[in-house]
Amino acid sequence: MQIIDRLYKEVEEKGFACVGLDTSFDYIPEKNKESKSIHEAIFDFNKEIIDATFDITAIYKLQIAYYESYGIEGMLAYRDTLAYLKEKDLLSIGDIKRSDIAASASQYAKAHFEGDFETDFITLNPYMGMDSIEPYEEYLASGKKGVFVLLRTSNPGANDFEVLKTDGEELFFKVGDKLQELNEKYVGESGYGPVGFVVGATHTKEVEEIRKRYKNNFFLIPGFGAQGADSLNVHKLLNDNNGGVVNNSRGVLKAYMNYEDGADNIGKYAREAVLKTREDILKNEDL
Ligand SMILES: O=c1ccn([C@@H]2O[C@H](COP(=O)(O)O)[C@@H](O)[C@H]2O)c(=O)[nH]1
Repeated sequence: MQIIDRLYKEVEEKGFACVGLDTSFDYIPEKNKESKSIHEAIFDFNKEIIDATFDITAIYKLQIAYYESYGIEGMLAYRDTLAYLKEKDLLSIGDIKRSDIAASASQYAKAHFEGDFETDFITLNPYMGMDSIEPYEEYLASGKKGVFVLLRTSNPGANDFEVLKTDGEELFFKVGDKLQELNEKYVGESGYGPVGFVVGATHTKEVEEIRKRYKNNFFLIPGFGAQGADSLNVHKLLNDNNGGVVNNSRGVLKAYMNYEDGADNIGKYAREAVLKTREDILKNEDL
């Protein structure tokens, strides 16, 4: 089974939640840091979140900057969290947003699809062109790995470049069309291929057009929760609730902070936040 078909199946069985393990050291309660290294404290926190949510989460996304910023200790926590997910037969996205000339991109592919930092999917930035994406193709062709390429990002600055018109259309559509060609070479049983798109749910205008145009591309949808995206946009991007995964990072990791007994129940409140994310999006079914 191709990795994208496996993700599709996870979504069908567990729902579309993607829990973002963007674990800042500041999010961890003081008492959970006492007499622990940074590596241990971050890993233990992640483990608690994973253990409390794995049956309702399709995939986990680790934003690598949160780990790199703590140097070797942070990267040990990154490595161990990925290993823990693998041990539990859970899927992972390394949110690394890489982009470089082909020679260097090949090394990124090796670094994140093999060895200590191996993940099932990684995120890529396409704006250096197709030769910066091609080195990943051998992994996509194997059926074992997938990528999510930035298409329409959730940040306000997304409007600086992504929507600039070229030949009468927004630049991001040009990018999407090129990547769609690559994706179509490897479409699996689910009807989706291994080249997914990152589509932020914060932009209302184009969601329907994007979903309609890129039928075989699975979406990684950030922006719901702390960035305030509209749940109806998310619902439209999801394509009958199984054409993508919805990321929530801070909304899940920091959920415990809203409760007096939170520090003793990090997992419990993270789980409630995942269920609430799902509920908020599914309520659009009736509209
Ligand atoms: O367009 C994009 C692409 C990636 N992200 C990443 O998703 C999460 C969002 O975190 P929240 O705390 O749920 O806001 C984070 O890792 C970003 O780096 C994005 O937000 N938008």
